[in-house]
Amino acid sequence: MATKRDVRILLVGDVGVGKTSLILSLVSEEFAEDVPSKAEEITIPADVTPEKVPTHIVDYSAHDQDDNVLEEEMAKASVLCVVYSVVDEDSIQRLTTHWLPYIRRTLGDDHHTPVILVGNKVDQTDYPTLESILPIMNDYAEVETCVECSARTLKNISEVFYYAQKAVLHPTAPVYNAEEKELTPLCRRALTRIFKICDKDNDNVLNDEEVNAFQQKCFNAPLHHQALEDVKAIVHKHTSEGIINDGISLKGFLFLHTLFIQKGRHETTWTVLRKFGYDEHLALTKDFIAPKVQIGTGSTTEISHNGLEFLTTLFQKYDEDYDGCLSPPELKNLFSTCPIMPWGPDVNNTVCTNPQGWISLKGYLAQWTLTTLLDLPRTLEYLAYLGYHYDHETQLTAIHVTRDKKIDLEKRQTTRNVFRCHVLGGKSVGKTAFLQGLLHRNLRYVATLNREHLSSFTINTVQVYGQEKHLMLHEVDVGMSDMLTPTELDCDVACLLYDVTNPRSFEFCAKMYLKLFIDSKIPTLIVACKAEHPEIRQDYEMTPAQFCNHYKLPPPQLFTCIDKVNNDVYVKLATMAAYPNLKRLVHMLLVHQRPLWLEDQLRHLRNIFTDENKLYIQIGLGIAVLTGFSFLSYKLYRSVR
Ligand SMILES: Nc1nc2c(ncn2[C@@H]2O[C@H](COP(=O)(O)OP(=O)(O)OP(=O)(O)O)[C@@H](O)[C@H]2O)c(=O)[nH]1
Ligand SMILES: [Ca+2]
Ligand SMILES: [Ca+2]
Repeated sequence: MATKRDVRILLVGDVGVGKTSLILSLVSEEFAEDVPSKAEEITIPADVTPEKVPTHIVDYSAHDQDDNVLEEEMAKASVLCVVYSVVDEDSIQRLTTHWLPYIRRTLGDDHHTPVILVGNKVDQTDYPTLESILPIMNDYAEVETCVECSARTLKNISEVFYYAQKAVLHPTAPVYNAEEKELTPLCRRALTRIFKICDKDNDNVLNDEEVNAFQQKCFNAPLHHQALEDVKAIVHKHTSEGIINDGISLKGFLFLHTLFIQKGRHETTWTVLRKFGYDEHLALTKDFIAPKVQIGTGSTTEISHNGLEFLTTLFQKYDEDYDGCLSPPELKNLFSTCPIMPWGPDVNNTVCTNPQGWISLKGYLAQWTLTTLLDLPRTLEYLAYLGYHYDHETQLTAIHVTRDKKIDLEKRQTTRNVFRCHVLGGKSVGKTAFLQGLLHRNLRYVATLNREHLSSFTINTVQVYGQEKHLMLHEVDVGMSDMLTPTELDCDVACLLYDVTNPRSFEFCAKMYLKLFIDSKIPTLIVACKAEHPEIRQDYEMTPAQFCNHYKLPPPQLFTCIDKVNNDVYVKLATMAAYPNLKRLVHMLLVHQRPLWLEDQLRHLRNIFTDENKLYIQIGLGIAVLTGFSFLSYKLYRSVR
């Protein structure tokens, strides 16, 4: 079948009804007495057709072609004109006794190829004949329209081909139920989504400014003031509550489109639908919801400034009581332009919420950050549903693809804002509590949560040297004997948990470190959970402190979340993720005297890295240099060499 960018019109019908004459009259604008049995295929270039699409007109003649060829042509056509002669009763009969059933048999009962009934030779009668044809339209839904014409007088000739084009480009069936005289449910849904996107201030009416923005978007021109007033007057006259506060309500908007279609102006509605991404079946096109994007290995995806702005505005639009959180109805409303509600109850335990458990702006943006990192196609798809295109060409501008992490490592600095941390640990060591701690939730609060609504991810912002970064924790379910694939292992920092009250729990950390991380470049932190209890001896050949010292890991971090959760461990993880390869730099720096003005930074570092372990403080120094004073580190680096 021809694509919608290419209309292919096939004329069929009984012998002698005037198919070839019709085509030749259109092309030469005059009637020829002598025509060949079959016209050659004609292509009309896009710029001379009313709808600006290349159009092919194909003739058929039983003299030259058998049924097989005809059926192949039918399958290729985007619209079929069944021609009859208004003065030949037989040819009218044959519409229902032969042609329409034959088309169904050939194309399948539920085919989408529109059919137009063309009554030729009206010059030979003084009576309108359409009456006998109209009932056929009711019996055959695929019949888009009927038109009477004459190849001899050229009456309605261009209309025949215009309607045929229109039937392909602006079909009625998907948008309008002619029997019920109302919009189809799909069309209502699509227009409702469009209305919501255009209703920028979310007051359920389109004010003049909103209407004009909509006009500009769909038709590249605003509506003149008087025209707009006229439209509103029509809506007001025909629908109660079509106009509210001098603006067009959803009801009024739907009425307007019904009116357009009833007046044969389908193209108005279709233009609107197409601008908002719909295809001929009223589904959003693939290009629209899934634009192609290349992500190289080592790169990650984050939300760009444009994306953040869009998502924030959207949040504010639906935060109707301005409390900075989305209540369940507000959240539902925000996603009402999407086919399904994408966020389940687990999201409320993945990101920050208010004490009621409602998602805050910060939590909302964090959830988008998480989706963009883990499942970019989903972010792109939802941006499309949510109307990102209304103000932007493509949702790709909402996304930032980071450079390859390898380059970050080489240059020893990163512009990334989102880091992923794998959290591993044996059974019951406190992984969930550790994940929830990132959301500043203590154990008492976590105990109140429905376990089925917990998530194996949490994400929140963390300050890394004055810069806000997102840290995402992922509880990786891995048994002692499991191996992780390189993709599963892919993270910026690893966190191994043990339980100070369980003597067998450190062994898991040690084994996991030796198996998965020792040869990787992934910085690793060991965390001692439940640290409000005294630490008991671990059944392992080395104590955790010895182990860390031996493998040049930062010493075990004490962590407790029984009451107030201390954020330090998360800051540390994010810092290690952002500056993974400091060890080498550090040693070089230490040979030199520190300039005084680094002292502040250092004090800050010591506060975070409170442990005695020298190496780690050394790493900290490296970080300070890297973040604020990279030119200095360069000089020192030179002088060391
Ligand atoms: N009066 C009148 N005669 C027409 C009109 N259109 C075609 N004819 C005549 O009808 C006859 C058949 O016309 P064609 O164009 O060959 O018909 P066709 O449908 O192509 O026929 P086949 O190729 O045999 O299937 C010719 O004598 C035409 O001159 C018309 O609009 N009015
Ligand atoms: Ca012919
Ligand atoms: Ca509004």
